Amino acid sequence: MPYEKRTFTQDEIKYLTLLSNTYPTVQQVCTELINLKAILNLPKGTEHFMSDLHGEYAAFYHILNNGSGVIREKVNRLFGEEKDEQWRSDFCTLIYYPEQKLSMIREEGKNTEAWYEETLYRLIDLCKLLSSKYTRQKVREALPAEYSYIIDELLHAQPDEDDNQLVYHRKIIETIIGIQNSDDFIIALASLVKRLAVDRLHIVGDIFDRGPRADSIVDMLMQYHSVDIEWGNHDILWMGAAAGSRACMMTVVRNSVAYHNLATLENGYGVSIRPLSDFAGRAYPECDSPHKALLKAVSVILFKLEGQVIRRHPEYNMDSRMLLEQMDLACGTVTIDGKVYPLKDTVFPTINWADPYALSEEEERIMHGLARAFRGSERLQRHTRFLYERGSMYRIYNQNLLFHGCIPMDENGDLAVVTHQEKRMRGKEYMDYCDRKARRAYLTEISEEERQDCQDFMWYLWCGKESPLFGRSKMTTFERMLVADESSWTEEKNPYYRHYQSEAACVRILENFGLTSPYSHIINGHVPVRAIEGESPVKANGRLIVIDGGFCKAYHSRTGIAGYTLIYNSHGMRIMSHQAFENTKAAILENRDIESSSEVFETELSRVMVSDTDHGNKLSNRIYDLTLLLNAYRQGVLTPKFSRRQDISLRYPGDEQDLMKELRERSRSL
Ligand SMILES: O=P(O)(O)OC[C@H]1O[C@](O)(COP(=O)(O)O)[C@@H](O)[C@@H]1O
Ligand SMILES: [Mn+2]
Repeated sequence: MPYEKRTFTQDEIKYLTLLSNTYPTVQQVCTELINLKAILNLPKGTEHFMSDLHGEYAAFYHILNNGSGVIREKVNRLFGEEKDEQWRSDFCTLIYYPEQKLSMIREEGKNTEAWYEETLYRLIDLCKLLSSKYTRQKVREALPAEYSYIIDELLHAQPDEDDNQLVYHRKIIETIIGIQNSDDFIIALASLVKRLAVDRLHIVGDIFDRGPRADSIVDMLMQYHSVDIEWGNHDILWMGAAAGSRACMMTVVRNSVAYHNLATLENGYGVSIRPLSDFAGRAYPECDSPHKALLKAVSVILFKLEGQVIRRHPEYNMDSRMLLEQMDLACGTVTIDGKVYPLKDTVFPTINWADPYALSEEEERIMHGLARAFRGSERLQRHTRFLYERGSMYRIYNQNLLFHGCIPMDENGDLAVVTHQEKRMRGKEYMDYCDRKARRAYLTEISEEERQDCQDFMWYLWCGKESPLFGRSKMTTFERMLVADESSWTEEKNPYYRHYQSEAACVRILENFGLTSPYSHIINGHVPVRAIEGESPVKANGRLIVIDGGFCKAYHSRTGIAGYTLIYNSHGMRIMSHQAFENTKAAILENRDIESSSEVFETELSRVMVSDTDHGNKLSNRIYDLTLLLNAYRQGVLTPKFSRRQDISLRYPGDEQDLMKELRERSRSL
């Protein structure tokens, strides 16, 4: 025990000496110990999990603004009896979109002093409620610097005999209104509300593709106060493209063309596909629209590039996906896995049948230009660095295991053994391997050969047979485009997606990742939950949650909802299912919120405290170290510096504000 008389090892003394630089006095050690122990006894912060955003930036922006529906819940709880629905909706919209709502209120002439006063008081009430589970220090750090002192004062009223505090607070509010600073102050409070509502955001993959502006989502995430990302197959695809993989680049282009969504690529990242569309028009005059020609040109180049990757990597075991050589144009058929299907299109003028996977001269020139554009896009590269920095193949956070797709399993529900580069791997070991390879793909200081290999692997992670991000036997893009018989389109899901219904299988995965707590969960996205057919996102007796609810508009009809947020706070876990978002304009002008309904599926027996979290673990370690340091000071093993009481006027030579604050605090503690 640290407090007992004990001997210290040389290593301990070395470490404690370093630590004593930060805590040189006994008082400093004690203060920090008191702080840390207090933090451990606060309820854990709220985590939000979302996945499969697929470029739906307006809906995502709204969900960030409304805290996945939690802000409205709090507003209803706080003011439900006192205020009518109209007031509460106006108030919520003001929090979600303060600048816009304020300008509406000004235009409508509703910006009276009484309105400001009421609004400011109510916002402070809400902030008080939301901040109650955080330390004062943490709340202070969340405040915009220019208002930090005032908001801090307003949030921490202490009752006293003569209502001094009340008067003092009223004075502050009066002054804010009097000097016409209230708009800025409201904006600051609104951002504080949003920040306090979510302590940590987890994005469980697939930010990119399909929807309009994934780049705007990345911008928002880059500004967000606390976020991690578990890469989805679509994210890894864009990262692979940014890293230089030609197959990834062409897939990115193909997805953008197929979804009529060139804005992200062209406007967002400055990658022009003009040379491609010019070429497509010339190469495929038989197509009856420029779009069809473009899609065809892109697809043919893609199938060639994919063939090149597969040829370089027999170990990918994907030879059966080399379909260009399986086409028999004279008969108008293609042979896929031994079965012959009629082709919808037999005109392929750019394919050289001696080597169907070689790019034509013109295709090569276009590819070269594209590669330069991807590499040279400053914004894409900045976003990619962010995805690397905050992202990973999987994450363990507060005893939960987060990943986008699957952990490959075999038919029996055991972790599948996967062989790459003569390494046999399963579960966590395989995920770590994929993570390392993905990171190396973006390094510049590796050999040309290794870079090619790692970049190819990025493409493999997108659609490979045993990719944990993809989790399907094959990606049938070729079939979906060129074969009418839909039986050929089937993509068989990895056995994981059957076994994840079983608690025992989930426990096996969790244990493989070192998670043995009965409160550990797997959280994944990737496969849209068909809520419309009664499918539940919660599987395996609550051990696994699939949170792909279909933010992507194109999937709404399949899922019946428009996205999920999983919320894990000190009371337990619940799922919010969100209804479709109209648009930002309606949200501001008509207070149209996303309607969200909540389903609690796990209630903790006792409240989860910071001490139960990963962060709490770190704090406990710190507490142990500091207790040891205190002991070393008290036993004379190390010599503390003496703390001297300082004269106030010496400490605060010029700043009267701070002096007043200090005096006030002292008189309060007397
Ligand atoms: O729905 P679309 O755009 O036709 O795309 C289908 C393709 O997308 C995929 O579903 C992959 O995307 P997800 O990761 O979003 O599932 C492929 O399996 C499939 O071939
Ligand atoms: Mn996916």
